[in-house]
Amino acid sequence: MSNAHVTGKRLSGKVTIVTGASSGIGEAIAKGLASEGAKVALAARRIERLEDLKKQIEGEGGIAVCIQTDVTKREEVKELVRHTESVLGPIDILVNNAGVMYYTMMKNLKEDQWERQIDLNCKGLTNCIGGVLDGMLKRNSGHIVNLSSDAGRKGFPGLAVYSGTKFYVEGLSQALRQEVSGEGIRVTCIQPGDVKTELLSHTTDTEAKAAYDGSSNCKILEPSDIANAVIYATTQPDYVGINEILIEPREAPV
Ligand SMILES: NC(=O)C1=CN([C@@H]2O[C@H](COP(=O)(O)OP(=O)(O)OC[C@H]3O[C@@H](n4cnc5c(N)ncnc54)[C@H](OP(=O)(O)O)[C@@H]3O)[C@@H](O)[C@H]2O)C=CC1
Ligand SMILES: CC(=O)[C@H](N)C(=O)O
Repeated sequence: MSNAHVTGKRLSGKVTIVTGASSGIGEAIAKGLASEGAKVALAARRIERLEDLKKQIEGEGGIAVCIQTDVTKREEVKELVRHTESVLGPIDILVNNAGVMYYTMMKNLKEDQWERQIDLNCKGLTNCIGGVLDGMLKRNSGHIVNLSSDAGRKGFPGLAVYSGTKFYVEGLSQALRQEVSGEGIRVTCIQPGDVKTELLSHTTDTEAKAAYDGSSNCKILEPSDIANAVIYATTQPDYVGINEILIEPREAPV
């Protein structure tokens, strides 16, 4: 008899890593998965925020551990996986959520910001897949959920490098999905439009933001809307693969 049958929770006992769990979408996903019974490893750099979230999850009867991790550092990702497995068990679900976005015009040459987006959104996400893939293949089971963006389907002006990083997420996910679909592993891309989080707060290129950020023009998404999409993808029967979910403010379609 499965744990889900006993508890009535759809992800009961599933071991999950959520990167970027210290704010915004990652925090909401971690809470959402925990409320469905998943045991959640919370990863990010700001450990105090992770500790607060762990307390909230435990206060509602859930199970969580905090593991301070910079996902751009391969050794720290290996430790994240090792620690999660030793405390919670083999990893069933990886939510690759950590990411950063800067509005910048290419002509303004914000090279450090280009590099940071590539390091985190591309290399960090790849490091995390590298950390869990071998175990998932050995167990013939697993689900990798990648936070892409509507900017992974269309290049947005003012977000050229960011859009490029999210096209990378899409390309990697499409190829990986075909490599592992016969091995019991699912790969899902979540493609949100504007969501109310701290993501915009990192931008310093005021020219690009003034020209292209339209997030104040309509009611944008809440982090919980994205958490609901992740729960939907991860609670389907084993033979179902939810490959992509494009989720946007109704008034701002791509
Ligand atoms: N908000 C939006 O409109 C949209 C967001 N997305 C995507 O959703 C994801 C989450 O973004 P969102 O919640 O909005 O933004 P936030 O800025 O609120 O969250 C970003 C998270 O990434 C973490 N992070 C940053 N650097 C690192 C690092 N080196 N190692 C580990 N974690 C890191 C941060 O934690 P810490 O600083 O503690 O390390 C934080 O928890 C991103 O991938 C983003 O591209 C996609 C479409 C729309
Ligand atoms: C194109 C976008 O700004 C998108 N909402 C994102 O933040 O990824």
